[in-house]
This record gives sequence, structure tokens and C-alpha cells, in this order.
Amino acid sequence: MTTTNLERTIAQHLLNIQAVALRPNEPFTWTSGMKSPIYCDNRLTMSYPEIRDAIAEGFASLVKQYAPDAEVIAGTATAGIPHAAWVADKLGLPMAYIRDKAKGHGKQNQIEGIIRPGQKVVVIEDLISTGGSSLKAALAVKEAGAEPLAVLAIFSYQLEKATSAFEEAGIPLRTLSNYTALTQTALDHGVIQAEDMDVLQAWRHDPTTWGN
Ligand SMILES: O=P(O)(O)OC[C@H]1O[C@H](OP(=O)(O)OP(=O)(O)O)[C@H](O)[C@@H]1O
Ligand SMILES: O=C(O)c1cc(=O)[nH]c(=O)[nH]1
Repeated sequence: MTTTNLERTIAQHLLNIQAVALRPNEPFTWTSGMKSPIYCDNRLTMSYPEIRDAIAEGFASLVKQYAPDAEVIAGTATAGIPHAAWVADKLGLPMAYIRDKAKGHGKQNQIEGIIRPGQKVVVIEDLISTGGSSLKAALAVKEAGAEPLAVLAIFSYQLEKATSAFEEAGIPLRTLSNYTALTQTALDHGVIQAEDMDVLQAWRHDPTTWGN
């Protein structure tokens, strides 16, 4: 699979700040319950002004290219929130954020900030594994009577489960980087070795049963 310069550049940023961890012998448990030898902590990008700005620039370009009539930028709680704020700021658009479920107290909102019925919304997520979290956010947008134009994320594992879930939901997904670019960049720069790549490929081949 070919990768773009931007996909490799963002991958390189993630590797430089050690956002990517490999733990084949003590697999990570993801939010979906899946087990994985790899974890990508994109939250670390917040702490690097130049990198978070490159991400915000990348997202702003994707909005201009694929959702030029966006009226609201909505971040997914929690990791999508800061990136949504920086993108909304760059584009001079309103920002909101979407909780994974409605609060159990106060106003019991799932959406914080304003998303009005009929408004066109771009959802910003930090990372796509199964796509469950961001599609749940997009559904909340629909339930508010608004229109989710697209989900944008920093990184996707490019899992078939996510691809088919986005297709089924009829919501476009665009990302700044992905698993192909990350693993290739890591291998090219000696961050991972051939034997790590073997583990990653075995996992990637059958991620749902790997490690069980
Ligand atoms: O595509 P999915 O299978 O839904 O997985 C990706 C989600 O998992 C992580 O969130 P997490 O639940 O760890 O919460 P956080 O954003 O509050 O850190 C990540 O930030 C995404 O939102
Ligand atoms: O699926 C997840 O929960 C997940 C995977 C990953 O690599 N990074 C992350 O923050 N969450």
C-alpha cells in the first residue's frame, strides 16, 4: 500500500515523541476490548506545540478539501477535544465536544457546546481502531438533528472492522497518518526491527484472535 508524504511525516512525529509503544509479550487492551501488541498514545502530541500545530494544519486542510461547508468542529471526548479546539481556532469555526455518553448529572448532555439541528459538523478524533468511539460521536450528531460530514483522525490502524463500519454508516473517514505509514517509517528508521514487524504483521493479519 502506498503512503503520502504527510502520512509519513505525521508517523515520524509520533515515533519521535515515542507515542508508539510495542509490547508483544504483555499486550495492551484497547477500549474495544481487543488485545494488541501496539499502542499509539496520540495524547502526547498536545505537549509538543510544533507537532500539534502540524496536526491542526493537516486537519484544517482536510476540512477545506473534503468538508468546505463545515459549520462546527466537534471533538470526541477525551483525546479528540484539544485537536478540535486548535482546528476550530484555525478555521474560525465554532467548536463543540461529544462525550461517549450523556452525563449522569447536571444538564445530562452528551454534546457540550452548541450543535444546532441542520448544522454541518466535522468530528475530530485522535485515533481510529475499530471506529466505534468516533461513529458513536457521529451518531450523537445525527441524533441532535445535525449532519456529520466526516470523521477526521490523526491515525488509523486501517482495520477492516473500522473500514466496514464507516462504510455502513455512510460517513467518510480521513486520516493524517495510518498503520502502513507508521510501520514502514519505523522499519526504515530502525525504530523497529524485522522481528517486530513479524509480530505486527501476525497481529494485523488476525487482530481479533491475536493474543487470546
Ligand atoms: O476506534 P475505537 O475502537 O473506538 O478506539 C479508538 C478510541 O480509543 C481511544 O479512546 P479511549 O477510550 O482510550 O478514551 P480517551 O479518548 O478518553 O483517552 C482513542 O482516543 C479513541 O477515541
Ligand atoms: O483502541 C484503543 O483504545 C487505542 C489504541 C491505541 O493505539 N491508542 C489509543 O489511545 N487507544
